[in-house]
Amino acid sequence: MDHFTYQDGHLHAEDVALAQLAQQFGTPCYVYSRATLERHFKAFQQALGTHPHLICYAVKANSNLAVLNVLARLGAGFDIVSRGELERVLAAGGDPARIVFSGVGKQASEMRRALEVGVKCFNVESIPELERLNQVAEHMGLQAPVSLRVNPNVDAKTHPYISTGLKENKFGIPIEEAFAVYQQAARLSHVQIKGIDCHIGSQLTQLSPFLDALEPVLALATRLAQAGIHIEHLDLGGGLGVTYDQETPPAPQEYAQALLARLQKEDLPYTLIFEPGRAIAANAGVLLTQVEYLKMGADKNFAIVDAAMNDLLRPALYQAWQAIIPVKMPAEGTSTQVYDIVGPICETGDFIGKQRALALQEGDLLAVRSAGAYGFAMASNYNTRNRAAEVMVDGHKTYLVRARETYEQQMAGESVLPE
Ligand SMILES: Cc1ncc(COP(=O)(O)O)c(C=O)c1O
Ligand SMILES: N[C@@H](CCCC[NH3+])C(=O)O
Repeated sequence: MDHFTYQDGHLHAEDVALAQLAQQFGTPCYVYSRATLERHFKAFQQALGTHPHLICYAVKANSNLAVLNVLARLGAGFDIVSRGELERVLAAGGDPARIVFSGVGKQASEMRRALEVGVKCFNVESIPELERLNQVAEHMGLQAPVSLRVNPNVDAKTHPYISTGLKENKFGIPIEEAFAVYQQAARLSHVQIKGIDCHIGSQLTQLSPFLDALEPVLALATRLAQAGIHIEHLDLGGGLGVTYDQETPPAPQEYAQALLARLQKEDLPYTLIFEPGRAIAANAGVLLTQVEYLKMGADKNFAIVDAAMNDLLRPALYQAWQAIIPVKMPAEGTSTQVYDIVGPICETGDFIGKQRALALQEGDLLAVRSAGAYGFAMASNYNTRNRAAEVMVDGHKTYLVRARETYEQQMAGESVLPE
């Protein structure tokens, strides 16, 4: 069930009219549905049933404290890639023992903090990182739990910028070298091998790349066991796509079942870790924006709205398509025009959508759908624009979970040169 629906021609998030939220909090404004976040998270949990598992929500998709808190209350784990994400998870009540720490560039200070709070596992992406982690742990008199992130050289069949499991990508340790690196890890005094990690990309719409990547991972686990190196968990990363336009990726149930079935075929007991970001957050949020001007031309019509690429970068960065729908359904028979929906930023790449047929007037509100993941999280202050407000809807209740930034906040910490 979708929680963003029209009721009497007015778009709602759960029981709250989006027009009311726009009036209350201004635009642009991100609106999230708690019920949708919960439903998506539970879909992963239920799909894995009684098989030992941990769903580590990828914080990078949407790191708003309220979003993290909603998931933490359901017992979520978290996949983090920075000290900042770690502090957010802790501030939101997340359990450090359910955190996995990914990323190719972990600094020693980040490792120290993660060891201090006791994260579940470091997903290590290179030999130098492994050595540094061992040193940091040694200084602290601790053992660092690790998985090696392997790169299986599998084509995720997604946008090249978000494909991560190919040889030419910066991520992970090439699968052919992984066994030797595990042997090296096993000799280190202050790391403890816990698992194997693999993440091949984002917005995957087919199952086959996931299954293709699983095979070499399983083969590696078997080979390691034969060499006396025992693996507790397989972290298969995130990457399950969502429906933005036409393509419909498998549901979490189908995805998890396929991977689980492969393990069950050989009675493999490994705990499964997933790191979904987009599949949980994307369709739990919309970006509300208002039409400032309609600029009609001989070649093109532009609807200039108050949201821009600094608020939602995906269209500019990946030519991503996201649905743009009216907050108030136009009366039947109203004629539509084709518009490019663009923001106020001084870049030709500043668009939210192209060639959209809409019936618009100045002042109308629009909702950009599927904006809950990689929306606010990728927002910037480009053109000195304040970052948008974020609101969480829960049934008929609304919470301002991040106020619109102010210019004072933007300039805080900056200074002019002394006399
Ligand atoms: C290591 C890692 N885990 C999890 C994710 C989350 O990906 P997604 O939002 O596609 O589920 C990403 C991003 O692609 C990632 O790099
Ligand atoms: N930011 C990307 C996804 C990046 C995935 C992170 N590894 C997007 O919006 O689609």
